[in-house]
Amino acid sequence: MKSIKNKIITFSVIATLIPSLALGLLSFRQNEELVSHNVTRELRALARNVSRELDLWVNENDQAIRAISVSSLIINSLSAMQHYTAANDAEKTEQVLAHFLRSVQAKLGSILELTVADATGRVIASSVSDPDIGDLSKDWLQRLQQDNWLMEGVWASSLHWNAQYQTAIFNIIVPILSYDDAFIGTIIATLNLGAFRDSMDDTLNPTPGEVVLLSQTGHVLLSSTTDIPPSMAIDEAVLQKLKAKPGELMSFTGLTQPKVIGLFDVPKMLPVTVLVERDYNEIYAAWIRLRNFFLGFVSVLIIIVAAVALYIGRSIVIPLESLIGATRHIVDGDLNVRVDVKQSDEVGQLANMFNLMTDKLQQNHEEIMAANAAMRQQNQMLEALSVTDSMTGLLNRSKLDAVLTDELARFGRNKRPFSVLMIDVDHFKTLNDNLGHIVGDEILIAVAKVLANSIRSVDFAARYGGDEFVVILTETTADAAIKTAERIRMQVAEVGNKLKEHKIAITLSIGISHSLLEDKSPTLLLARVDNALYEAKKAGRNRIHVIF
Ligand SMILES: Nc1nc2c(ncn2[C@@H]2O[C@H](COP(=O)(O)OP(=O)(O)OP(=O)(O)O)[C@@H](O)[C@H]2O)c(=O)[nH]1
Repeated sequence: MKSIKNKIITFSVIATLIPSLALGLLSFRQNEELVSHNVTRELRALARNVSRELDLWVNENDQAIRAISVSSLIINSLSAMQHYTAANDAEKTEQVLAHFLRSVQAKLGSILELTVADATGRVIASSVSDPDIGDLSKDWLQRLQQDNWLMEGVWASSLHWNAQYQTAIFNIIVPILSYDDAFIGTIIATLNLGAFRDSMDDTLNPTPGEVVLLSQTGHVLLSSTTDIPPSMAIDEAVLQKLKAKPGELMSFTGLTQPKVIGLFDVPKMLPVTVLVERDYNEIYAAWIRLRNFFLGFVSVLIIIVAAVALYIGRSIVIPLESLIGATRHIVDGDLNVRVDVKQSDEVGQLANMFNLMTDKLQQNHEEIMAANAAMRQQNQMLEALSVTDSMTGLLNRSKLDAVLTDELARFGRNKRPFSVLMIDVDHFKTLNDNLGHIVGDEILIAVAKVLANSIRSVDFAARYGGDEFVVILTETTADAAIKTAERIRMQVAEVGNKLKEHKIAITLSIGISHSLLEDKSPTLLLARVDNALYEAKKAGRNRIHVIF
């Protein structure tokens, strides 16, 4: 999360996601409310229409039965039955009445049974042999009168599923009055609720949805689709919820579908409940399609935004990483580094400036390095000059003193003696005088060369002054030093022969001594060697003298 790139991507995605989702959710919410509102209105209207149609249908049938109840055949038969004494007469009248009822019932499609009972509730005649007059009890007449039923209204009762007819049935009971308005009996019509399906289908068409008539216990009595078996009942909890708020839309587990939305309505004429429902997924299919499209669109949008943010982030981060890497090189002392610039924005300008800065740094560095090298060279030269004799290239006198001091100190530590040779060119003044100073210089240079070539790398050769030289042979006794001195003397003798056309004799006198523990400074040692040289001169020159 520390990377700028990640920050840019996160910001871009959040900046896209929040407004998109907020707008999307708002829009979906509105759409959902709109859909719910429309569906509620539609289903409510449907449920009310079905209730109204059901009431009308019951009322029509009631009217039809009332019309039958005033037929003279029925009134006359019932009136006559009250006076018959002979069983034959009664039986005959009953047969005529039954025939009449069968004839009328056959003409009325909604009526399954037509039964006439006398004022005591005894069945006189029926269109069927075994009439189902429902739950009429002995006190039915009293109850009917209490309900003012004789004067007005439809008395429908005993709504239940009938296994014999394979349909839901109920009874409409209409009073039969004599010509002088005396109550003489009732006509009981058993109605087929299934006959209402046509009216229900007409109401439903073309409205999409499912209409179900439920009993008080929630069992299916009639449905607009044949898929629902009559034994099926709606869930008790759902039933209670729907009953509690008739006309209110709610979603629940449907009778045939896993999720439906629907509502209840209660008609006036029958103790049934009208349930209308629609498949939830069908209603919200368009909404779900739109939602899925939106989510897909937002996903694609986020991918595009993330890709663009990644590109922008990389265009910033990659040059920055190059700059960091290049800076690290500089920190490590490598100035030969460049940042590859391909863009002209601020980051590109920064990279350009970095390259310019690096160029400048490198240029300065090179100048400093060159100045350093020159200075070092000069210092080396100065150092060499300060310890070297300019003509012969051997160590000078002051350096000789320093070397002797060091060697004496080392000898004091390791007790391994070193030897010192003091060499002087014999009769050099004469050579100078005869051959001139330039040749004299050449002779001195040639002698120095012999000395330099005759010693080991650990030894030292110095010009002591004029035509005098000193050689220090480290960790060498005086005996061993004699050999080196002899070799030097011999080689210098040959130098004279080789010196151009002069062919002069150049001889050396050499004094030798080695270090002693009492030599606390170079002075004593040099004095001893000088004495040895003196002795060599005195003895006739061109020789070696050793003082132990
Ligand atoms: N050409 C030349 N001569 C020098 C230089 N330095 C000193 N001399 C001369 O070297 C001579 C040294 O002579 P001495 O050592 O005193 O005596 P000598 O002639 O060598 O005699 P002995 O040492 O006794 O054998 C002097 O004449 C100096 O002028 C130099 O750098 N170049």
